Amino acid sequence: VLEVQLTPFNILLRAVLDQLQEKDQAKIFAQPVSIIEVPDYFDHIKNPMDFSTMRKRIDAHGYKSLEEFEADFNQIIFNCMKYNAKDTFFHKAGLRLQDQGGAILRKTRRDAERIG
Ligand SMILES: CCOC(=O)c1ccc2c(c1)NC(=O)[C@@H](C)N2
Repeated sequence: VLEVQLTPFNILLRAVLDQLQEKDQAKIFAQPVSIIEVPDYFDHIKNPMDFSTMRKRIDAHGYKSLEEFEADFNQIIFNCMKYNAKDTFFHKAGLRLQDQGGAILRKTRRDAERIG
């Protein structure tokens, strides 16, 4: 059922989210971190975030601006860098996502500025 109203802004956010998720080949940012897999995760991380949660918020028209969308993306990165030690696969993946995702968001802001 096409419950989700397709506004231009939502279409833009979904397209940007798809681009960001392409940079997460290992899909370690795709779903909430599992408390079963990582029992102490929520002792350290008070504002969990992941791409599936962002997608749900897009569909619920929960983002009023690109800045709000970027804040959730930055939360994913912050959590990853905080919880995982520097020499881990996860921490390194977080750095790469920050770098590659940052470029995507900078281009998105430029395009949004130009289109108005
Ligand atoms: C199957 C085991 O999965 C995990 O332990 C695990 C799976 C995904 C994770 C994660 C841990 N830790 C994180 O900080 C974020 C980036 N993602």
